[in-house]
Amino acid sequence: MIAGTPGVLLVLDGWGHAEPGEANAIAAAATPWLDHLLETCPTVLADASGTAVGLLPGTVGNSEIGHMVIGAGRPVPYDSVLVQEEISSGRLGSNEALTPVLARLAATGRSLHLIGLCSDGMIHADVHHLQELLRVAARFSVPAVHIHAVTDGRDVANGTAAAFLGLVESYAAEAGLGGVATVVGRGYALDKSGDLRLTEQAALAVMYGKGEAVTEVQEALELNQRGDEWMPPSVVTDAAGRPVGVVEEGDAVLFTNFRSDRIQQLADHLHEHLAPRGVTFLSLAQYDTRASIPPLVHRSDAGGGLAARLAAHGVRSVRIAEAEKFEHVTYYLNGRDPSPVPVEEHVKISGEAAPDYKVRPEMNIDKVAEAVNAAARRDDVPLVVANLANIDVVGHTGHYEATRQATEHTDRAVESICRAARAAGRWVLLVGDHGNAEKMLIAADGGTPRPYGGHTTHPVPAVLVPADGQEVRRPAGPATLADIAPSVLSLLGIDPAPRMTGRPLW
Ligand SMILES: O=C(O)[C@H](O)COP(=O)(O)O
Ligand SMILES: [Mn+2]
Ligand SMILES: [Mn+2]
Repeated sequence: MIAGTPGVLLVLDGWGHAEPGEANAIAAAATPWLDHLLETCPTVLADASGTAVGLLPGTVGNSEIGHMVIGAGRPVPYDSVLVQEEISSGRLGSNEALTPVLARLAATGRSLHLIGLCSDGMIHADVHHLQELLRVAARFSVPAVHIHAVTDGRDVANGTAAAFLGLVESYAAEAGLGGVATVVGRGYALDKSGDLRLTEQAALAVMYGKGEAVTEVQEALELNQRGDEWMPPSVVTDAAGRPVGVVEEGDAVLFTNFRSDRIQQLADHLHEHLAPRGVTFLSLAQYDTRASIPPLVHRSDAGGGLAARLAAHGVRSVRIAEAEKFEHVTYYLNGRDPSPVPVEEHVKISGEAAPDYKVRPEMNIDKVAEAVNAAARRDDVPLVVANLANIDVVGHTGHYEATRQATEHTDRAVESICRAARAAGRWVLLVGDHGNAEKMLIAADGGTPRPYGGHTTHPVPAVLVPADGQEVRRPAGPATLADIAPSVLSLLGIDPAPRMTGRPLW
């Protein structure tokens, strides 16, 4: 058993803090329980973005790094930072995974295909990385570079795809090499729900030039009826109507997302079909694909955190989340370590599929709360860890009203969990992993505000609801997500892990 008090760690995904205002769906929601907690419980605002969590300065937070840092108890250099360092240091031009492939393409007259999200959302990719890759390819005299552009509209405001595709074309012009071969929305190319019908549509455009034939990128944008995220697969064709850049034997494919979770489904699909045909594969950063794809940049070690400490002390934890965030409370919280841990139980909540989250803002939160409360009633589980996904997942729709409702469903679930935890003699620690729904509008270049479903650099609330009779001190700021694991361990009566740089807040 433990020397301290058992508890519940509850991540409210996308729960950022900002002053009330027209963009703040969280403040607009009726959340009597959360309001009561914020007023009466020891609360601090924690930094969940930029260098505080291992991201580039000024970069919005995201679920992966948020849960990795919550688990590690220290900032972890994120893949975007490692890629930027490879570029800023000049090492990209002599990268040992990239340069032999470029030299072979130049020697054999074959093409390079760059596939990735084209925006500066900095969650999955940075379009500026394309610029650097084109420059290096030009230096190696690669004969042709075909860009398979994935449009965003989710990490950045909808309606920005035209500008980003224009930027991509300017990079190619500047490098004197490259051109857009296909354009497809991330809803198809970056599906991670396992819906291979979506993946296949993006893959067919890249592999066989199947899609809306257009003579130039602008035409593809005009075809777009459903927003940047759902741009139908479009294929740029030459004067004879032939696709300008399908993947052929001997070519090389380089995926330019630095985050794995949404591009790996497409990467595995393309690898399965094209590797047997002698196509070489690379990825900008390390991916969790089934296929072994050499990365240009290896990921940093995020281990030695909460999971390792709990295992070392034989402390059982139950991890609970809906499918959308299940990897976050298991794999990412454990420092991207997939190995099974005997003292962990993982509960993935699945239920009615929400084809469109804005029409079902409650998702399956009731089932998540039921599972948390059942685990909280067990006396062999000192720690329950759960993620309530609604505020972020519905926030990504950019739909203000649905997000306000998602926040209200979250409030009711938190009340149910707090009541069950109190009855079980447990504390509850609530924390956001990054901001999202507190900013549902963005004024692009000072213009009129438009819907925004992306993340923010705002701080997140960290609230401790003590168990009955539990004495806790008021937290001393400033705080970051790195303080969460040391706080959880301290509440359980366990010393922080040696590599943790955060410190107990309560
Ligand atoms: O992949 C997504 O849904 C968003 O681009 C990032 O959201 P997440 O970091 O919360 O997963
Ligand atoms: Mn998140
Ligand atoms: Mn998100």
